[in-house]
Amino acid sequence: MTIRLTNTATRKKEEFVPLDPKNVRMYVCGPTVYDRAHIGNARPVIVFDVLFRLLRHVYGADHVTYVRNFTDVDDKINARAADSGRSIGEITAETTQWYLDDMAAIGALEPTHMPRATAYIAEMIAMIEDLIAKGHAYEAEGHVLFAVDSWKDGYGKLSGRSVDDMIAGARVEVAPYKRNPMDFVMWKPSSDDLPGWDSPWGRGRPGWHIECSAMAYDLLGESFDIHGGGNDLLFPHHENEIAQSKCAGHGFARYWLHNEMLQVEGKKMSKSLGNFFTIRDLLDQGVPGEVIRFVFLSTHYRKPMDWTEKKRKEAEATLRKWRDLAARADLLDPPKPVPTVVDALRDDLNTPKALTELHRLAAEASDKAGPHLDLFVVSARLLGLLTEQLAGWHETKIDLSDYANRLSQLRADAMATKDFSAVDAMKAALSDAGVEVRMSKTGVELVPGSSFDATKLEGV
Ligand SMILES: Nc1ncnc2c1ncn2[C@@H]1O[C@H](COP(=O)(O)OP(=O)(O)OP(=O)(O)O)[C@@H](O)[C@H]1O
Ligand SMILES: [Zn+2]
Repeated sequence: MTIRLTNTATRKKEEFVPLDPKNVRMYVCGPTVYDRAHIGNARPVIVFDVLFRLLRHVYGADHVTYVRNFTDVDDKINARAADSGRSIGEITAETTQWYLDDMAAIGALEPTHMPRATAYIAEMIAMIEDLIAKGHAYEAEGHVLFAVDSWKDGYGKLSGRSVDDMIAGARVEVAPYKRNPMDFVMWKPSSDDLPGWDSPWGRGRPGWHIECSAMAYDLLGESFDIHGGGNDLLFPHHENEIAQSKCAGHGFARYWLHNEMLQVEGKKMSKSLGNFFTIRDLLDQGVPGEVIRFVFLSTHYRKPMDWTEKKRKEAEATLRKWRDLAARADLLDPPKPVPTVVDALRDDLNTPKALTELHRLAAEASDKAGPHLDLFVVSARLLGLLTEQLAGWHETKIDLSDYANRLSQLRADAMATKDFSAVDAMKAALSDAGVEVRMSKTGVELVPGSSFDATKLEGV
């Protein structure tokens, strides 16, 4: 069963052939832990979670190794500590736990390994020493820099830029100790008030890029299958990871996958731009994690997307129906997911198509029940939907009894006065909020429909 993936390195959709089908290996760049994860950060987590699930389905759950790191040493973390008066350790421990909780709430499986950069300093130092020995790096004023001129043929290939173009386009102020303005830092000196480790170049701390090269090497070996992350990391982060690892003699990653950005008014949502809201904000507002997940799956990972209230509502209405349906499945002898859903995912993770298939399966299951129900649920679970981990949220029924009582009373009054205008007005307002009004001799029944919108009930 072949999987096809769009490989940024070749700019083509290619057949995925793992180095070792008994151990398929994937590395994804994780968060820098100094703040809550915003909903943009959920996108790579969900995309690569679906890929992880698909790989486990195809190669077997025990034959896939997925590594996602925590960057817990970074100048943004130092700045946050200085601003807040709290210790770096407190901030990174707290935000790491927040991240784990939030990603569990949107139904992501835990990766096989979640290394923290600060636990791999010795490995980073060893790799930097090796790069110096091989002539790809040099020390200058307590810094160690990667020399891009030492690898002119390879540098810039992933992102499709030449070193000369990069220099022309660079707007950053160039440190005087750099031989080439594009040379990047692998190690830098730390003053006493900053985190630092002893090294051959004095007390210092690593640059961001060497972290991923060293952790991927240690946990996945010289060569591995897939490297993922958002396309904001393509340059310089991934370009620099490649330069370091390849020049150290490693084969490094063979397939590069990049998710497009979640945007706000055409700009990337990001912590540093401050134009974000967090996964926790949404969860606290009562948006279920499963709904967040569904919204992301409805856009292909290679397309930019916005988060909209409309998408949120539609996803919630669909999932309420699907959850009701799934509750009737017995799953005593679970079947395999249906081929059309697997095929959609095998084709470069076409999650929107997989959802269309699930809509069709849901319709079939509600008509025919029986084995169709099990097939529907098992197929949805391949996308991390309708799982036990995310169960429960839809059971909170919407209590409309106060409205029903009031409408009954209005009707009783109207019977006496023969003026039904108040009854009609309330009925119209309820139906505007997506509530179906069923009135009979015995009473009033209010049923929230798929377009139900609680905010519209406020004035009723
Ligand atoms: N708006 C976004 N849409 C999709 N993915 C994103 C978005 N912002 C960040 N990511 C991805 O989230 C992961 C973690 O990134 P990171 O912690 O650097 O977040 P960030 O918001 O970009 O932070 P900062 O602004 O501090 O760089 C990376 O894989 C990155 O590509
Ligand atoms: Zn990385």
